[in-house]
Amino acid sequence: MATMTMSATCAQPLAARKVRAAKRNVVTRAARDGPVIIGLAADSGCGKSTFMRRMTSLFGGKATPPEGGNPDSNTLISDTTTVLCLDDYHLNDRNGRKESGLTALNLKEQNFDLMYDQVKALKEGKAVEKPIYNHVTGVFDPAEKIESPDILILEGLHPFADERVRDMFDFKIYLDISDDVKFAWKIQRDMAERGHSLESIKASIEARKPDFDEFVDPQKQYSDVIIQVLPTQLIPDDNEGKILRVRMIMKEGVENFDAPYLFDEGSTISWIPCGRKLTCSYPGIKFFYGPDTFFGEEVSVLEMDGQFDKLEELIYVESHLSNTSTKFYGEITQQMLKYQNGPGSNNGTGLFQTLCGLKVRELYERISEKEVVAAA
Ligand SMILES: Nc1ncnc2c1ncn2[C@@H]1O[C@H](COP(=O)(O)OP(=O)(O)OP(=O)(O)O)[C@@H](O)[C@H]1O
Ligand SMILES: O=C(CO)[C@H](O)[C@H](O)COP(=O)(O)O
Repeated sequence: MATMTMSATCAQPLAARKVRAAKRNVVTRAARDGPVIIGLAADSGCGKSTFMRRMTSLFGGKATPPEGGNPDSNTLISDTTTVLCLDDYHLNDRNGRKESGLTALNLKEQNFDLMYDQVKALKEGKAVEKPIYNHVTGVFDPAEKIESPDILILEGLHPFADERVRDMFDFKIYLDISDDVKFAWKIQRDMAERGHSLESIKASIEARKPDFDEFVDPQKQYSDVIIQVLPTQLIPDDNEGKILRVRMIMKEGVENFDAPYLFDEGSTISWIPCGRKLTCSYPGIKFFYGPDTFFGEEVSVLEMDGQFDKLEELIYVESHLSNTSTKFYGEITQQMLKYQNGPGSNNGTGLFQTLCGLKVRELYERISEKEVVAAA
């Protein structure tokens, strides 16, 4: 049976809600030249590539490595988007890091000066010769030429660690995978696809953790949206990591970003939609929406725990979401169906990554005053 609880007044006093409405930050000045710059921070193996595929597909065309270039390039280019992997700005190669005794997560191992110079040049519409860190060989390959695109996406370990680079972003996203889930995903990938042993995977996660906590995790505080992936709360003491609780934490007052909401903006909503319109097998699906604080700042949170049995029924949930920046009824469902074989398509990771992609598309349209034609 579908259930919903809603509390509007206790969640947000009217005055606060009025301030929120007045804060809708639509940029009205003339279209800006140069690319719109988006950042995605996450640990490696946490679904950045999957996220990027979902996002770039919303701009049409296929994102592929530079034509005729190095097959081991980490760059993905489509008609409007260029995705740069920040591993290309490592200071040392694999041997160099052995000598320094530092991991690639350590800020000392990232060449932030070069990263800043090149992002600044791209922002000014200039092309750059960017290094390529080759993950197959562990050394730097000859540089590749990157032209200034319409939309520049920087993904990697440290997009927001350096203040100079951080200030150049139009929108900052942090993909926050909890340790338990990271472990489950890594086991799935590295054991099945790369033949690593359980012990070696455990050891590599443990070895990375202190540096991850010190150098990568703090970037959450600078992000406009954080997608947090946690174990489900629907199954007591679940340790399989298959059913996920995913939270989209959205900062208030971000320029050109109106946070999506469920049913009623500013209210606190708990919704179990498993009724006639949504098929739910055990353990079901639960949504939550409401205000909160994150690193001392006002945020709103959209949450989904559980997974869809029939993805096409997502349309029912979609019709209760607002401020989604879709261009036609059912666009979220259509996007999710398009990538239904990709990881996370039946749960909140796919849903919120798709939602994030739509918000980025709208942000780009507002800043550039160009229109993106949606794939019908
Ligand atoms: N939403 C998801 N749900 C379940 N598993 C996922 C999800 N996203 C990613 N994974 C798992 O994590 C693995 C890594 O995903 P992906 O290649 O997108 O990550 P990445 O951050 O780009 O990795 P790397 O930095 O190592 O290139 C996938 O093979 C998949 O097993
Ligand atoms: O964290 C990483 C990527 O985000 C890698 O560990 C880092 O880039 C070093 O790569 P490799 O292990 O191939 O030398």
